[in-house]
Parts: sequence; structure tokens; C-alpha cells
Amino acid sequence: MQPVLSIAGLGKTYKSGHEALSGVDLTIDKGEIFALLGPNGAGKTTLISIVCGIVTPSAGTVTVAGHDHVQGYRAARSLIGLVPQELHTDAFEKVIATVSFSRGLFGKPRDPAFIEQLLRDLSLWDKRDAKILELSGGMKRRVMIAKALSHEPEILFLDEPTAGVDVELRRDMWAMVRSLRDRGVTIILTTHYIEEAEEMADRVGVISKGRLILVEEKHALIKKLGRKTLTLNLAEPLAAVPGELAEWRLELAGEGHELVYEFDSQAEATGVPSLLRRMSDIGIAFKDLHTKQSSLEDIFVGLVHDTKAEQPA
Ligand SMILES: Nc1ncnc2c1ncn2[C@@H]1O[C@H](COP(=O)(O)OP(=O)(O)OP(=O)(O)O)[C@@H](O)[C@H]1O
Repeated sequence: MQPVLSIAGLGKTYKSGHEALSGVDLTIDKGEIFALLGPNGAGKTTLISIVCGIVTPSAGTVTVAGHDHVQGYRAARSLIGLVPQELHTDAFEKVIATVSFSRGLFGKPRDPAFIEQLLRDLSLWDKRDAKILELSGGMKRRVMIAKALSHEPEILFLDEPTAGVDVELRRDMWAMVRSLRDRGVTIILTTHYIEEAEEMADRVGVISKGRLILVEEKHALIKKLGRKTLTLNLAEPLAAVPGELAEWRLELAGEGHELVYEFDSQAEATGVPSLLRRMSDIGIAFKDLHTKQSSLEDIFVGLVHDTKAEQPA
């Protein structure tokens, strides 16, 4: 499939000397929903801002549907819609005027029927003559989305779309994102909410300290979700994992009082019954046991934590 967005070797060092992005390579296919996950300050907004031409990169290239985002800036930018975290618009402006104005900014001809449909789809039609300052926070978000879609972009960036919104708006936004995707729009969203990535994304990228440390199909991640840990509280502490148990992936914890086994709970043979039999055969008794399912959140926190440990601060 033809990539709609190609990012290669992207880096950004701010004037302060802070390296916000380093060596980011990413290819996005047309019509996919891609979720970019990362903790605060990881570089998500910087990445989006570079693609949208708001921030200049220190290194690397960005190509939008074949247009270089510097040489072919106007063509590249007109294919992109951006829903930023904050609404920047005249508070005294009417909803329909601000959305129509955004369309004009991209040199698109007036199309009242399109704007009407857009406002209807976003449940904004009844509010079309309301001033921005009269709207609730949720309605303002809908206006931001309408503005971003007003010039019929092929790629929509949503920067933290559901931060601080109520459950109803979150569900509406998810439904809207799906219907846009069904119409062939590519969606790239940043989020702190793992649940949102799990619900929405075809692929997930994890960014930490300016580096893209993982890009994976959601289903592959869900497979990873199938991992479980079994912790056995031993009757007597062990100094080391006995050689007879070498075929299981075991670790000792709790100063030798706990034997921890990580396994794939979706696999046909988890290895748990055979492990318990072998332990009984060699006379290792346990007082208690418990299992824990690792969540996408655990995987995410683990990844981010590992890169923090690897890199100097
Ligand atoms: N204009 C700037 N000048 C200097 N440093 C900046 C600038 N903008 C962002 N940064 C720094 O770059 C890093 C990445 O910021 P960025 O906003 O891209 O992160 P983020 O992943 O979007 O975080 P958040 O989820 O909090 O929005 C942060 O440490 C931030 O302080």
C-alpha cells in the first residue's frame, strides 16, 4: 500500500538545547488509525507540529502523499487537518463563520452544503450561530474538529483528543474517527489513555524521550497482553533456580521466597501443570500462589521505564 506519510531520520533540538526528538522513522498507510502513545514531554506534540509545519525540524524529512513538507509545503499542508490540544480562535466569532473561514485558509472554494453536513455530523448544526465563548468545553472540541476537517484533509491529526472530555463525547469522537476512516481518511492520534489506543488503533507507536521505541500492530500487542505471571510463595527459600526447572522461564524474587513464572496465557500449553508436577517431584513445596495478567499499560510502562534506564537523562 502507498504510504500517505513517511517520516525519516526526524530530529528536533530546541534552542534551549533540549533534544525533543531523535532519529524518528515512521511510515503510515492510507486509511489506518495510528495511535502515538507516550508520557508527558515524550515529544508527541513536537512530532505532530513538525509534520504540520508549525515547528522546523533539526534533521530528517517528512513526505505527505509524495510532497516534501518543506519544498511542497502548501500541497502537503492542505492534505492535513490538525486538531490541537487548545482551541485558538476568536471567542466572539460564530461557529459557522470560524469553520467556513478555516476552509478558506486552504484556498478551498466555498461549499455551504459541505459545511452544513460537517456541522450536522458533529452535532453542531443547532449551535451554528452561537459564539465560541458561549459553548461548553465539549462543544468547543467539536468546533476544533470541524475546523480541522473543513478543507477535506486526507490525514487528520488529533492531539490528545479526549483529554478531559466526558464519556459521551469520547464515545462520539471514537465513532466519528471510525466513520472518517471508513471514508479513507488516515487518522493519527496522540493519547495518554492506553484504553483509547486499545479501542481505536490499527497500529500503536510508543514514544519515549524523543525516540520511537516501538511500532506494532494492535493485535500483536494484544497477543503480548496474553502474558501472565504466576508467583509461587515457597515453603522454604531457594538460593537459585534449580537446574531441574531450567526448561521454564523462572526467576527468583522476594529473597528466594518467591518463584516467578512468566507465560503466555493464550498458548495451548502454558507449562503451568508440568511445572507444578516437576516441583512436586523434586520436593519444592509452596504455601500459596497467585497469577497476574499483564495489561497493555504494564507493557507500556515497562517499555518507557526500560528506555529511561538505558539513556542518560
Ligand atoms: N518551544 C520549546 N522550546 C524548548 N523546549 C520545548 C519546546 N516545546 C517543547 N519542548 C520540550 O520538548 C519536550 C517534548 O515536548 P512535547 O510537547 O513534544 O511532548 P508531548 O509528548 O507532546 O507531551 P505532552 O503529552 O505533555 O503534551 C518536552 O521536554 C518539552 O518541555
